[in-house]
Amino acid sequence: MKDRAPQILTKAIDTLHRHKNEFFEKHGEKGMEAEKKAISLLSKLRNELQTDKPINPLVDKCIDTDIWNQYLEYQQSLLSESDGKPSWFHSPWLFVECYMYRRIHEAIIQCPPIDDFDVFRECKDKNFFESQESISILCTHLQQLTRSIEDLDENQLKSEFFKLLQISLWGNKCDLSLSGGKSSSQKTDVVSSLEDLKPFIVVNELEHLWTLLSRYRKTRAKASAVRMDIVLDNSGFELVTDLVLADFLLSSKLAAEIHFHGKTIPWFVSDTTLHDFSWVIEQVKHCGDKLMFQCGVGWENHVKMGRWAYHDHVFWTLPHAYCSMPQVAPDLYAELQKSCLILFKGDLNYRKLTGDRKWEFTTPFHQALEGFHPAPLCSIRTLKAEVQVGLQPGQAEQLTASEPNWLTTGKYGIFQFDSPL
Ligand SMILES: O=P(O)(O)OC[C@H]1O[C@](O)(CO)[C@@H](O)[C@@H]1O
Ligand SMILES: [Mn+2]
Repeated sequence: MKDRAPQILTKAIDTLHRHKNEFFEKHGEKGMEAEKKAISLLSKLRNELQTDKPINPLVDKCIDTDIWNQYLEYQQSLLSESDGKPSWFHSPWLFVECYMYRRIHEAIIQCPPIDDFDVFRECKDKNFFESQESISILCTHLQQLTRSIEDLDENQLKSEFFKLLQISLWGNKCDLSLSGGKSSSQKTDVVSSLEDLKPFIVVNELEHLWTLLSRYRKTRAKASAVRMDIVLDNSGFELVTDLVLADFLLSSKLAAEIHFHGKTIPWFVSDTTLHDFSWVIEQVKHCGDKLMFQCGVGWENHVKMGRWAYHDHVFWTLPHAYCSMPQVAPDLYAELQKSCLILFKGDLNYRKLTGDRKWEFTTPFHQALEGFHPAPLCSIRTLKAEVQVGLQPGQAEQLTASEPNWLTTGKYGIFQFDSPL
C-alpha cells in the first residue's frame, strides 16, 4: 500500500491531466472544471493514504455504498478501543486495496460530465496493442485448431485443451496493478514456450478438469447442457487468452455455453469491464490480420447467438471473501450454482477464494474455501500475493530455499481444483 498504491493514484491523476484538452473539446469549461475536481479528489485520497489517515465511509449513493460502509463498521468492530479507527496501514491489505479502487470510482462519479471516464483505460488499451504480435500468433493457432477439430481423437483433444488452459494461466502474468500501472504486455510467443514453463506450475490439477468434462461429454446428450463460467481477470492479452479458450470449449463441444463475469467499475488497474470486453473483440476484428478478423467475427457471433454471455455483478468489486457470497449476493451464488465448472482467473480471485488468510501451505484447498462450493471450480492464477494452500509437505520450503520471492513475482502458477463433496 505504501509503495505501489500511491504510484497507481499518481498515474491516474496524470492520465486525467493529459486528457484535459479532450474534456474541453467534448464538454467545454464544464469538462475542465470536472477534471480539476477529479484531480483534487484523487490527490486528497493519495494524501489520506500516504499519511495513514482513518478509512472514511463512502459518501456516494451507489447500490453498494451501504454494503461497503457496513463492512467498514465490521472492520472497526474487530479493533479494540485503544486501537482507534481502521487506517490505511493498519487494516487488512485486501480490504484497503479494494477500498482504494472503490474510492477512485467515487471520486470520478462525483465529477460529471466526465463521470464515466475510466482512468485505467489507456493502460489497458496499451497492453493490448503492445501484445498484438502474441495475440496474432494465438489467433492463428486457434483458427488452425478449429479447422482440424473434428479429426482430433480423445487424447489430442485433451492435449489441446491443456495447452489453451496453460496459455490462459500465463496470460495472467500480464496484470497492471503489480507493476504499479507500468507496461506489462506479452511480447514472446507463449504457444511455443509452454514446455519450458511447465516446471513453474506448482499445483497442477488439470486432470480433474478433464475427467469432469469428459464425463459430461459421455453422459449428457451432445454436451448440450454443459455451461461453463469464467470469472475474468485482466483485459488486454489475458482476456484474449480466455476468449481463445472459451472459443475452443465451444468448437470442441466440451461446453455449450460460456458465461463470463466481469467488473462493473474500473478495478485493480487492468480488470475487465463490459466496455473492455466489447472493445477487445472489436479490436481483434479490426487489426488488419485475416485470421484475427475471423476470430473477432466468430466471437461477436457467439455473443449475438447467446453462446457467450457477459455478466457483471457488484459483488466482484466488494472487499468480501467469496465464502460470504451466499449471504451478501445470494443471486450471484444461485447463478454460479447453475455452472458445470467455474474457472476463476487471477491472483485477486484466489485471495478472495481463500479469504486472503495466512493459511498453512498444506491446508487443503477445499478447507480454505470455507464453505464456498457453488459448483466444481478451478483457480487459474500466477502467484503474486502471499497466500497459497494445497501444497505438498515440504514443497513451500523447497521453493523458498531456491527462490525466496516465489509467492509474489508472478513467475509461478497453479491450476487448483475443488468439487463440492
Ligand atoms: O490481476 P491479478 O492476477 O488479480 O493480480 C492483481 C494482484 O496484484 C496485486 O496488486 C499485487 O500483489 C495484488 O493485490 C493483486 O492480487
Ligand atoms: Mn487483475
